Amino acid sequence: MPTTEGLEDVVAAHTRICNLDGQRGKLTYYGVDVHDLAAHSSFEETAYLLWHGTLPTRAQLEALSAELRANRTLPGRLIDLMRLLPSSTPPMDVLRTVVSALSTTDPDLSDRSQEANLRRAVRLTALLPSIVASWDHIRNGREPVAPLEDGSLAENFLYMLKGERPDSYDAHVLDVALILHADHELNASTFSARVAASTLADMYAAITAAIGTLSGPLHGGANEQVMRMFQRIGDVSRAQEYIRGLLERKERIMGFGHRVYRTEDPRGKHMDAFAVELSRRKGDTRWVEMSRVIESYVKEQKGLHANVDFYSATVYYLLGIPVDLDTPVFACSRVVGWTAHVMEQYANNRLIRPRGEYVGPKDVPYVPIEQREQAQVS
Ligand SMILES: CC(=O)SCCNC(=O)CCNC(=O)[C@H](O)C(C)(C)COP(=O)(O)OP(=O)(O)OC[C@H]1O[C@@H](n2cnc3c(N)ncnc32)[C@H](O)[C@@H]1OP(=O)(O)O
Ligand SMILES: O=C([O-])CC(=O)C(=O)O
Repeated sequence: MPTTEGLEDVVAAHTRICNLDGQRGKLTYYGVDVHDLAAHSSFEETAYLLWHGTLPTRAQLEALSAELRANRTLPGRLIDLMRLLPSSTPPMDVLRTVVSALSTTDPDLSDRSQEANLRRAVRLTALLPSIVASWDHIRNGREPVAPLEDGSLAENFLYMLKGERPDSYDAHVLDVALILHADHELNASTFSARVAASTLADMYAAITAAIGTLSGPLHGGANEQVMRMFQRIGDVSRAQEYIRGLLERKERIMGFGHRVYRTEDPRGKHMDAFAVELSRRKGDTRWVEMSRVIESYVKEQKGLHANVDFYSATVYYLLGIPVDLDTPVFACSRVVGWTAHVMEQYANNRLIRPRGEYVGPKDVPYVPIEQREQAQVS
């Protein structure tokens, strides 16, 4: 049986949702180029596209936006649950735990129809930002901020996090960042969600699995690690030497490389442009200057391109988002893609169950425990 470590280039599902051309650096959602979505769409409109397969009419978009707004308030029991957690709990662990517990507040978990799953997708998408922002208050001993009754999901998240309405440019930047992170074919966390869904586990189970998978530093967790690396470097004058040390020790440079892209990550240029403009507006150009040095050095030494996580780290920092919320913010966007894939999996399901090629010992006799201990003494 041929074995492909890491399932590289293995096609594991047919999907209509997202197409990724790694050679040309092209990314589309239901055929619509992500560059066009970044330029013209909103996160709500993109969510509609990913869930329904077509761009909405004005009335459909307004109906979805209203439904998302109406679902922003966290059930009190889940706030109570968060208060029980140690304040040092990593935010991705909190998110995973609270999303798992959300199933206990689902009004009708036994309804597994497509319509009910779509309602769950809306509910999860509306609530993830509320969980992330509320946790930041709870862990700092403050009361969570109640959601806005109006405003986009991006605007509301920044409002709930900071307690004041964000600058419209900041809200726009986050909105586009959410569009760009919303789906990415069979990335590791989406694959996790589809594997869970293929057993006919419910949507909360699938999204909980996906959040756990996103948290790792080789996947979504890289954005937080990029900012930690920048902070450790501290000053642009030390950047090259620091990266040289990592490469000499054969350590991974966070925010570089990709399993599928052999060229630039198409999301990167948008995030980079936002990083530059935010740096100018906020008067803090340290991270962009450092990024330039690191990008060109890693490209020269290893031929590797930066991925989206490299740029989102600076953007989120300049938006005033605490560094350990970087990956949860990614989850607030990707939940749209995860739920779209879960629904696609349910609609045409077959259990996902690959094989492992056995390479362990064979024909090992069973030795009774007394004899094992004697063997160890002698
Ligand atoms: C949103 C996202 O999830 S984007 C990805 C976010 N993750 C990161 O930024 C973490 C850093 N990057 C990586 O670890 C990898 O590039 C991954 C995990 C993204 C992809 O890994 P793979 O497709 O398995 O690549 P693989 O591990 O085979 O690497 C191929 C070669 O490039 C090197 N390489 C790949 N990425 C990096 C990196 N970030 N730093 C240093 N070397 C790297 C490997 O050491 C290997 O070199 P070798 O052939 O000399 O041994
Ligand atoms: O596709 C991948 O493997 C990782 C990635 O860029 C994403 O999930 O956005």
